[in-house]
Amino acid sequence: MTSSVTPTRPPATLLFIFGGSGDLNFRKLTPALYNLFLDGYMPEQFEVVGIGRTAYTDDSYRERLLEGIDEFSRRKNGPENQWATFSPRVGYLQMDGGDAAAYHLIGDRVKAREADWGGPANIIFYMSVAPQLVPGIATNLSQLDFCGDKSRVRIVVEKPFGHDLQSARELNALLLSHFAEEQIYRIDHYLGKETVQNLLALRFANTLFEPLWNHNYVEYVQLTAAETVGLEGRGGYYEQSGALRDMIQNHLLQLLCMVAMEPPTSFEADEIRNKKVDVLHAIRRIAPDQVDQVAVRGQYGAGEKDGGSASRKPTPAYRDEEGVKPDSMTETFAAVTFFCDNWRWEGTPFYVRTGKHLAEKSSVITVQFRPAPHYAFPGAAAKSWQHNCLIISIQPDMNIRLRFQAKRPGQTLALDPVEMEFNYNTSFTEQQPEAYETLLLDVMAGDATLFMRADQVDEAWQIVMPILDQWAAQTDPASMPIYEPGSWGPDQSTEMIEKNGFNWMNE
Ligand SMILES: NC(=O)C1=CN([C@@H]2O[C@H](COP(=O)(O)OP(=O)(O)OC[C@H]3O[C@@H](n4cnc5c(N)ncnc54)[C@H](OP(=O)(O)O)[C@@H]3O)[C@@H](O)[C@H]2O)C=CC1
Ligand SMILES: O=C1O[C@H](COP(=O)(O)O)[C@@H](O)[C@H](O)[C@H]1O
Repeated sequence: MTSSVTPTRPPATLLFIFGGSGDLNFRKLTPALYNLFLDGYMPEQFEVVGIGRTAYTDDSYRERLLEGIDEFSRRKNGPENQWATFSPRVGYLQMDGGDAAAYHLIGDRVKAREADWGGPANIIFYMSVAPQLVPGIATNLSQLDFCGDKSRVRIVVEKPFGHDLQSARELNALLLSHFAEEQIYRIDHYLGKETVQNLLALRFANTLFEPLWNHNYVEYVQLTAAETVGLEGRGGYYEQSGALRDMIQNHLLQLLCMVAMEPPTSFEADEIRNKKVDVLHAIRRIAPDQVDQVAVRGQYGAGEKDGGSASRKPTPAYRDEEGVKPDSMTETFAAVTFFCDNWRWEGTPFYVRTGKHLAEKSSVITVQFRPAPHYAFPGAAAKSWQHNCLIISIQPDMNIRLRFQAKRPGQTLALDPVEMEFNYNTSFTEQQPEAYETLLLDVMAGDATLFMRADQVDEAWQIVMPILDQWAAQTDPASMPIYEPGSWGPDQSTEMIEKNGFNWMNE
């Protein structure tokens, strides 16, 4: 998220991707870099070096990456064969990240490129590896003499950032013993999504909504990140994680911050991050004996899902998935009620939910306004006050809808809900960049606004820890609510919100 209207090209950059042979690089990182290149945003001088233990030559590595471009990139290798221009600037280093003696290969590569390019370059280390490898790699990197150079050396750390509060603190402490905070880019890819960044524009570039944006007018806020997919081959990781750690601790709490934060005075990275951390700080801590009142978990059972055609596909229960224990207590669905105890939001609940194998893929924020203080309309018309809301669709639909009531034409005072809609696809002709394009460009440009600072990660863990601890203590497999694949999660989720007189918005 550059603070200038037209981004300038970052300076010369050497990007090392630990985990170059892995899934994330194949599906997301290289396609993102390729699209930045096609859009003219890559530096004039750059090289991307994948690192892994798998044996690849530069050529066989490039061939493998091209498969990823053809399958996952928003722009493929077209008839002009643009890949042929991009790929010579991609290479591979076969090395084990745990082998300290091998790191001279990185030092040699940096020296060679800087000699070619005629001066110092940005050096970026992307940790696209399992989290347990990060401390060792960071420690080995710190022995390279240039690593302390705050002006041009950065380390990007993927999620999950720790497994719990303690491990996150340990990881932060270790990283901070080798790198300065401004060198560390903790990535949360939701923050790179166009529709998420647009929350700042919606709220702070308009006067329209701000007077209403508080507990006086907002009855509640709902944040949903529903997925239709299951584990996608990531059973080993997910079994240790679960929906609360995987989505709520990071992505959904970050979205909540964007909805609830105070107006920033500038778009400086620390100004935005200060305002966001204030929200996390104000979120009410959940007492252990309150967890069951405000948090619900669930796990998908066996069932059938609509495969997008008339046919329905059988799906195994979570406990029958590869890499999952048969009596697993890992939740694939979580819903939590948060309260933000500050002047703006006192008493307004924030209902947050996420899950795998749900009815729809849809990430949506709904801001529900309070009913009008007095209805002069006849009784039946007044019933539809709940239609007074702002619906912000993050993905796959990318739109904002303002729903309000209008008089039905004719000799009647009946009211019907109607919508005004802003839709990205019809309002703009520009293609939407993928989140990783925005975030990688920001790292190269040295803009940390959309990245998590250590204190944000820490606060977010503090918020979810009571729930995690309580759930960890409930070990009877029969106590886990099971939901049907293709549904909206367990009944307990509906009950959690209905007891306050509200409903989930499933659209
Ligand atoms: N995939 C995704 O969609 C997402 C992934 N992430 C995160 O990104 C990170 C990577 O995930 P993903 O790509 O899926 O994982 P993969 O298992 O596909 O890849 C892991 C990578 O780590 C490398 N690796 C493992 N051990 C070593 C070692 N000792 N030295 C050097 N490299 C090593 C592997 O290479 P080799 O075997 O060749 O050594 C491989 O390239 C994880 O932290 C994950 O949580 C985050 C969001 C989404
Ligand atoms: O970080 C993660 O996000 C994805 C969902 O990302 P999206 O951009 O498709 O909404 C989720 O599937 C995965 O489990 C999680 O680790």
